[in-house]
Amino acid sequence: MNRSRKIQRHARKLRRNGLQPVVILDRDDRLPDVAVVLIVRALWRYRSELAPFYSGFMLALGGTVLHITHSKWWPCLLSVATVATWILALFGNRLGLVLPSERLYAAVVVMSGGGWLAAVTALGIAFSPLLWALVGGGVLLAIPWWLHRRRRSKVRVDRQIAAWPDIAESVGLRGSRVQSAVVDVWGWRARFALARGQTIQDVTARVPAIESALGTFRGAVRVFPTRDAKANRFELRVLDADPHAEAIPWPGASVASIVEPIDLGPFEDASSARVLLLRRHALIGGVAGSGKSGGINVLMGNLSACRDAVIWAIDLKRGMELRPWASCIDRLATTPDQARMMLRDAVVVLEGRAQWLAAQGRRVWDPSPDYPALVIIVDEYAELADDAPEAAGDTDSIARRGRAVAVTLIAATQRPTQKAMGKGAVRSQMDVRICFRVRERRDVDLILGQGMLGAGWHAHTLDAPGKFLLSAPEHDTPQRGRAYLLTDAAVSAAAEHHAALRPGLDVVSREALEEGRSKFVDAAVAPSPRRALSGDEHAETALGEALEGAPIEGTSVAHLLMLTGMSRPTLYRRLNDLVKSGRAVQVGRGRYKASDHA
Ligand SMILES: Nc1ncnc2c1ncn2[C@@H]1O[C@H](COP(=O)(O)OP(=O)(O)OP(=O)(O)O)[C@@H](O)[C@H]1O
Repeated sequence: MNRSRKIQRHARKLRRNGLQPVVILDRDDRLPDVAVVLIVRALWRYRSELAPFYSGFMLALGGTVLHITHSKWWPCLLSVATVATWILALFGNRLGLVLPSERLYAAVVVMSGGGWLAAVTALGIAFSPLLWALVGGGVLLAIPWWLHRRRRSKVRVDRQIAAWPDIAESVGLRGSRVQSAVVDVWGWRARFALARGQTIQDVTARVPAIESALGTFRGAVRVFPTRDAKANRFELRVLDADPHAEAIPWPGASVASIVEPIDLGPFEDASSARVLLLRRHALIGGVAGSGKSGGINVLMGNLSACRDAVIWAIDLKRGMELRPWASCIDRLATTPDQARMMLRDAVVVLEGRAQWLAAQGRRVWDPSPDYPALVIIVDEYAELADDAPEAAGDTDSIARRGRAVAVTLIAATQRPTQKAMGKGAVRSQMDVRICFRVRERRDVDLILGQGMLGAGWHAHTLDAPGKFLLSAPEHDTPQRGRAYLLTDAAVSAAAEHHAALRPGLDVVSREALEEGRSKFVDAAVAPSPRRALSGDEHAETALGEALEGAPIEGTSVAHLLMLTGMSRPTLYRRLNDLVKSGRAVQVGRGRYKASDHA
C-alpha cells in the first residue's frame, strides 16, 4: 500500500514536469529503474532539440520498410513531397510560418526528406551514398532548426509552463493551472485558471515570488485580468527584454480631430495607448522628472494638429514648458492674474455654449472647425491652486459642466492632493488619469483613484521617465506604456507646421465672451451684485436689476446665472414667474429683459 502510494507520487511528479511516467517494474515489484527513467525523461525533455535525429530515424525506418514492401511507390512519394513543398512555400503563413525564411526552410526540408524517402523506397538504404546523404543533409538542415530564436523561446516557455504546478505550489497559488500560452516578440504570455477562492489580487501580491521562481529579471512579470473579466482567470506576461528600454521618438500626430483618440505611446505589447479626450477631463500625475511635461508635449503635438480644438494653456512656471507651443495656443496664461481671467472666461464660454445649445434644442456641442472644442491645459496645477485660489470655483465649474459643451480640462501635477487640486470636485471629475512614476505607493491611489494600488496599478515600479499607466473608460487594466519623446526640434517643427491649422474660437463663444466682458466692466464700476449677495433676497434683487439693465435684445440666462448666483432651475422658475406676472419678457431663446411697464 505504502509502496504503491510512493509510485503514484513519483508518477505525479513526472507529469508535473511535463513527462509521461514510464514505470519499469521488476519481478519483485520494486520501484522504477532510475537510469531508464532518466534517459526517457531526457529524450522527452529535449525532444525539440533532438527532433532532427528523430526525423532522420523515422525516415530511415520508413524508407527501409517501404523498400521491402512497396518499392514501386517511389513516384507517388515524390509527387506528394513536391505538392507538400509548394503548399508550404505558398500558404505556410496560414500554418504559423510567418516569415518567408521560415516557409523556405520548411519547403526545403520537406522536399529533401520526401526526395530521400522516395530514393530509399526505390533503391534501398544500402545504396550508396543514400545513408551519408541522410547524415550530412540532416545535420546541415538541423542547424537552422537549432538556431531558430522562436523555437528556442517556445521550448523554454514550454518547460516553464510544465513546471508551473511546482512553481504554483511554492509561490502559494497551488491548484492554479495554465490554459494556453504564446510566445511573442518580447517574451511570452499565458492564460491561467485559478483554484477555487484564489483571486487576481493574490497573484499580483506574489509577482516578486513568481519572478524568482521563473528565474526572470526583476520587473519582468506582469499580471492582468483576462479579456472576459472572469474572476478566476488571469493573464501572465513575462518579458525577456524591456520593450520600453529605449526612448521612443514621436512619430508625428496621430489625429486630425479631437473626436479621435490620441496615441500617447506604445504599451508593452506594442499596441498603442490611445485615449479620447473629447467630453472628458484628464489628470496627469507623477514625481518631478517622471515625464509629465513630456506627456503634455505628446498631447500638444496631437491637439495642435486638430482643426476642431482651440487650446488655452496655463503655465505658471513662466511659460517654460508650454511657450514653445505658443504659435498653436490660442491663449497662454503665465501669471496668476492671467490664469484667473482665462478660467473665468472659460466659464463664460461654457455658459454661452450651454445656452446656445439649449436655444438650438441640442444637448451636446459637436466640435467642428467652425465650432471647435476648447481644451484648457494646466501645467503644475498645484501652483494655480496656491497662487490663484479664487479660480477654484471656475475650474470646478469647468470640471463639472464642461463635458457637454466640449470644454476639456487637462491638469498636470506631481501629487494631486485635495490641497493641490484646490477645494471642490476637480479631481473626482477627471475621467482620464495618466500616472507617471510616483515615489510613494499611496500616491498611486491619489492619482489613479482609490483602490488602484491594490488592483495592481503599480506606478511606483515604473523605472524610467515617460513610462506611464493609463486609466480611462477604455483602459481598465494596468498596462504599462511609454510616452513618445518629442525633442526640442520636434516640438518646434510640429508647432510651426500646425500653427497654420489652428482654428479660432467660434462665434457663440466669442459673443459670450464679449457680453461677459461688458458685464464685467459694469460690475467693476458698480459693486458686483454677485459678490454682495448672500441670500435669496439679494439674488432676487440682483435678478431684478439685471433685467432692468438688460439691452433691447435681452440678457442671456448664462449671465443671469453669473450675476445672481442662482441655480439654473431656480433662475428658470423665477424667470417664468416674472414673465407670467408681466414683469419680464422673453426676448429670444434664453434671453430676457424687464418688460417696459415693469
Ligand atoms: N517619454 C519619454 N521618453 C524618454 N525620456 C523622457 C520621456 N519623457 C521625459 N523624458 C526625460 O525625462 C526628463 C524629465 O522629463 P519631464 O520634464 O517631462 O518630467 P516632469 O515630470 O515634467 O518633471 P517636472 O515636474 O520637474 O517638470 C526629460 O528631460 C527627458 O530627458
